[in-house]
Amino acid sequence: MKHFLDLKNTSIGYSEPLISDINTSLQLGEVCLLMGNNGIGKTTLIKSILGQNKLLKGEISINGKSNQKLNSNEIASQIAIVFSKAEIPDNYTVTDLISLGKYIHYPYYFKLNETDKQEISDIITKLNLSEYQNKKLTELSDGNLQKVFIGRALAQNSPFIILDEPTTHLDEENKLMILSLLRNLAKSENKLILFSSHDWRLAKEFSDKIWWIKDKKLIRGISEEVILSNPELITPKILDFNQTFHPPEIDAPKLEKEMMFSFLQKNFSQNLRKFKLTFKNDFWELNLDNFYDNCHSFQQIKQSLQTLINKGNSN
Ligand SMILES: Nc1ncnc2c1ncn2[C@@H]1O[C@H](COP(=O)(O)OP(=O)(O)OP(=O)(O)O)[C@@H](O)[C@H]1O
Repeated sequence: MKHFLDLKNTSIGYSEPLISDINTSLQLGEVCLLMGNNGIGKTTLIKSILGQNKLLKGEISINGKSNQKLNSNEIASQIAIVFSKAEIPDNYTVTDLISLGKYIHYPYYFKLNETDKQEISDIITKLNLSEYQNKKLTELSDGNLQKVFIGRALAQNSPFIILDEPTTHLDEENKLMILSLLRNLAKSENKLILFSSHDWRLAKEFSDKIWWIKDKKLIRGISEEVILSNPELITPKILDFNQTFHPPEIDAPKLEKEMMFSFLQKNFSQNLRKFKLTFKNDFWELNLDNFYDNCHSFQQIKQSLQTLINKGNSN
């Protein structure tokens, strides 16, 4: 089968590789979720696919042609890109910006024909932006602004769309709307969609495949298989933001464990390794040496832990 996007023995990065020896491919009609901790190289990988970054090794080809041999117009006819930190052009309305997606098809002059106008109007409707179509971009909420940038990518009509954290500024309802829209586009219009997100729980529902950057490697496969064979992807560690926090032993199903970890790291900065918390369905058992306490709420766990920590300090 012909692959639309092919990476062969590819290493990407700057003076040092961020990801080495990538061998993978994606086809039209697929949705792929790109995951990895902050600063691990997601944006760099996207820029390398776009031909904006020189490869350290190997090759990336798009529709059978090395991206190093494509000029920027040829790249734009194949790939539309939505960066989350895009600059907002002054004085542009929603319709103006979405119309810009058509610009790559008119290299010498820029006038929309009736078909283009209808297509742009359909995109505006599909994205629920009708009431804002004549508003300036500077007047929009972050969520709606994000939708407009996605609209511009849709207007570009390229077979491949890359989105760098497209749901970052969106509320749950809009996240679902955008991700369903992207998935429908992939399936009904045979587009390839690659998007990065930290929201694996929501995003995996919409992606066929996962690319996960870890230890300078790209781990990839069917979303559910990648998650099942790499449980650390969904363990609390990936949500770890409090560097000074050391979790207690938590014996609980995945979801409860994740919630407990999240609650504790927000509320404690100290080392809790000597404690153990066990989920017992109706309550949590808190244990330290020979001391046991049954806690019926997160608040109670917080108080009980705090009391034990204070006691420890005064001993
Ligand atoms: N032009 C550059 N020259 C050298 N190093 C760079 C350059 N741009 C980014 N880096 C470094 O490369 C690493 C990866 O950055 P990148 O933006 O690709 O990560 P990311 O996974 O997209 O992060 P985030 O999730 O925070 O957006 C970082 O350590 C960054 O400082």
